[in-house]
Amino acid sequence: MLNISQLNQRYGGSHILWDVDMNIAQGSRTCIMGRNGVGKTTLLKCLMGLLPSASGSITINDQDVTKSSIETRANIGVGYVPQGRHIFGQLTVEENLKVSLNCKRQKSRTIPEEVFEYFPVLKEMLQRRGGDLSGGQQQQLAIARALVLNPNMLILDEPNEGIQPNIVQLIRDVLLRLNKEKNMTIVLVEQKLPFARAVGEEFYLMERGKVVSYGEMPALTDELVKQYLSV
Ligand SMILES: Nc1ncnc2c1ncn2[C@@H]1O[C@H](COP(=O)(O)OP(=O)(O)OP(=O)(O)O)[C@@H](O)[C@H]1O
Repeated sequence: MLNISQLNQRYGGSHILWDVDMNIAQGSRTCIMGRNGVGKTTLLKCLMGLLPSASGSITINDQDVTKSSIETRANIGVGYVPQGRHIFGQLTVEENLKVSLNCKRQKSRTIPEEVFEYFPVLKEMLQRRGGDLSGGQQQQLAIARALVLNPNMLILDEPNEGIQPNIVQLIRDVLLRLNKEKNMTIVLVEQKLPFARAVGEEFYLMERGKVVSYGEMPALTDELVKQYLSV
């Protein structure tokens, strides 16, 4: 479903991503891991078309999207939950959710009810301003906003940063449900090992902009953790 081939990215003179190759199958759950600053967010931004790639290619469902806009990627079913949530603080919860509905992929202009089945608290808070929600509520809103378009792949950048444990559990359960009930592909950048192990079936480990190891989650040994994840 998602194929990244020999992807390179530079910020000005700094070479950030080096020949990154990844193959992510439809319906799989993949966790991209690595210490701070290794290039995980940069990779997701390239995937979403928020940053141009210097070379290499990205294909989604056999369609080359390397040079496509974020709108094109959203229209072919890629949902994105950015690091730091990026909720519109002045807009209500309902307005935040409706922002996505302008996308062509969504024919209806109403928020699908199932979004509230995953995150019931949002239904009670429809008229609250995004900026007045707690961090955990904002994170639910950020995920819900991506789900409004009924994506077949959901890309999340550290959804648990600064979130209380019961919401972390809720997010874990929702991701597993989306994968099971809708065969949604989950691509997750995550630093916390227990969460990564609970959600990911496969992992990619990055170090200094390169993929240094990948495989099925049980192959993520203590040795690899020590070498590439421990601080
Ligand atoms: N806008 C930018 N301009 C220049 N360099 C940048 C920019 N954004 C990130 N970098 C650099 O690119 C490298 C990779 O950053 P990136 O945010 O992708 O890493 P990360 O693995 O996601 O880290 P974190 O877990 O802290 O988010 C870092 O060295 C960072 O300093």
